[in-house]
Amino acid sequence: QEQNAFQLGQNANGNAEQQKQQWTNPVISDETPFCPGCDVSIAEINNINKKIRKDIVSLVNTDFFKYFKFDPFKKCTFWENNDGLCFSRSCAVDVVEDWDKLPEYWQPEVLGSLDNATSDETVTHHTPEDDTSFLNELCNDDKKKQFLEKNEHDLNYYDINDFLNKDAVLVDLSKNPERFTGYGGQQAGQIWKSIYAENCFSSDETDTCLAKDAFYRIVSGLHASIGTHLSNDHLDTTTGKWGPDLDLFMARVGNFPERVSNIYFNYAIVAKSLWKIKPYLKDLDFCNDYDNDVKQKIINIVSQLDSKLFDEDLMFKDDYDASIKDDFRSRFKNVTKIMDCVHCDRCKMWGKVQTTGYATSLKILFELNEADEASKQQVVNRLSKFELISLLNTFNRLSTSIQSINNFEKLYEERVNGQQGTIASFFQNNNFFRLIEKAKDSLIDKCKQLNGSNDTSNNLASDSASEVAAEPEEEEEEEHKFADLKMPKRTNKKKVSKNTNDGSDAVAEENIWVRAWRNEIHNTKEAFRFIFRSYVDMPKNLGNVILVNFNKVWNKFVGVEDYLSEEEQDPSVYKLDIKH
Ligand SMILES: Cc1cc2nc3c(=O)[nH]c(=O)nc-3n(C[C@H](O)[C@H](O)[C@H](O)COP(=O)(O)OP(=O)(O)OC[C@H]3O[C@@H](n4cnc5c(N)ncnc54)[C@H](O)[C@@H]3O)c2cc1C
Repeated sequence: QEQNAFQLGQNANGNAEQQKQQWTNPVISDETPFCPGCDVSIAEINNINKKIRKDIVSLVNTDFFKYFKFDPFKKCTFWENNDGLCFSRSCAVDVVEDWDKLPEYWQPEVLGSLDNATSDETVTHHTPEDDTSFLNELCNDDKKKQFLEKNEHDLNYYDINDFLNKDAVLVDLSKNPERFTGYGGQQAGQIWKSIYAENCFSSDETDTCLAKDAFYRIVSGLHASIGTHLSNDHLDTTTGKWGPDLDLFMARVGNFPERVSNIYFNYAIVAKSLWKIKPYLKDLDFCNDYDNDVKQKIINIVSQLDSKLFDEDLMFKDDYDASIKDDFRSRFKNVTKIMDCVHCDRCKMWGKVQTTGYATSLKILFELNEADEASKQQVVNRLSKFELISLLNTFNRLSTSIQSINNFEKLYEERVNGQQGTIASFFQNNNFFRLIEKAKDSLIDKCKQLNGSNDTSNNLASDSASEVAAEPEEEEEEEHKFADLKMPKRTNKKKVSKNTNDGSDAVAEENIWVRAWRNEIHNTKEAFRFIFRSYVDMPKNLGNVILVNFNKVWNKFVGVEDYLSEEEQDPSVYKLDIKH
């Protein structure tokens, strides 16, 4: 299902205008953007992220940006009987096997609860009138009026009532990091299922496909980003320490390159929305005392961003598209509301922050009237504090995800290079890091062929593939395993033919044979390693098989239903029943 949804774009209607074709059916070449509508490579985004990292981290720790208000008690309106917290062990069995033996402070309900939520009566129970008072205590500016004024036509992609509720509590985001909580199982699955089910646009027109594809990518990118955080800040229940868990990351995210690329897609759209409001930021008031400091950080961040990150103009162009946009808006609003059904408080809080952040990005991208400067300024001035807080915190979440992915890449390489044991058998062949590696190898090989053996050692030996500056020389037909990956441009170097009497491509020929030989040796080694590993693992695997079968027999004997099914144990099986 996930694959189908991911490939939606590939099946675009052939009659669509060329630009939209590009959006949905990217040409496979080194110029291929990693996501539709983006004109940046993964390496470029990594680079941008390194530059803004310090400022974004420091920004979300300022008093203005670290507080958030949400209502943990808001009723779930999507299904009945949503009462109760995820105390059931079935919510956690997929991650930790025996929770009962763990100390109380490791239980999911404790890990998933909020620390330091300022839930005392005096501070948190606001009436709609003093809704923003807690931030007004920090800052003199009063956005309350603007916030409460509703447009005739509601342009919001989230429900503004979320922030007006009297039961809303004030939370310090910096004290409640998004991390592993043990929340999972059926309840979390049901939430994700309903979120993906919102992606049900009625028509199959190409324009609808664009919206559908973008919607899917945003949700999947959010899902993958959460998966990255919980793997990066994961509890090792044997040592009691928090830290990155490579195996978990690979099982949830890394084995699925499209999930990783969806995180980059989300980064591109949120970054583009920030870039878009750059000219109007100077008129935003944050707080008299530290207004300048906060503004300076924001300006440092947006000055590293670029308009080519994402081209929002490809979506929702004409009147027909306007109705799709309305549909898109109300469906996304539902996603923000589904967060009320999440049982784990901390997950719900970060879910609200991020869905509101995306909602704000979408409003900026799709609701500014390009032709009217004054109205653009007005929309930006009318952004509520919660929208700004969510927007910047969501950007920080994505920035953190990308940094974690870069760190996981190092851990992956260490593992593959045998410094920390053998590679886990469930690491898929076409996992994200493998594809990046292959793309780099293919770039190095191509450069070697282009530059000839003499140049190669000088130019490439000290350079990593991703750093090779390059200009496109000519369209090259090549089978890319990962079509969504855009590699850096190649330098405009002429092909150097070998200086032989016959002027043939003997060097290139030789390289091909040498490479083929090296590949064969490598594959043979891998095969032997695999066989050896199978023998080493055999006693353990046999033990497991015996245990599982014994378990089944025992369950039958004591009259418990046989609940273990091999199918369910496959972590890569996509179980959501998404209706397109
Ligand atoms: C709003 C929300 C916030 C959460 N926050 C946290 C948190 O902060 N900390 C925490 O520990 N847990 C959190 N969770 C739980 C977490 O997301 C998982 O649901 C849980 O860890 C169980 O994971 P799983 O592997 O069983 O599958 P799930 O992640 O529940 O996924 C269900 C199905 O979706 C498919 N899928 C998974 N990822 C993607 C993707 N990126 N794109 C497309 N399809 C995908 C999988 O094939 C899987 O079968 C949150 C859940 C929700 C709904």
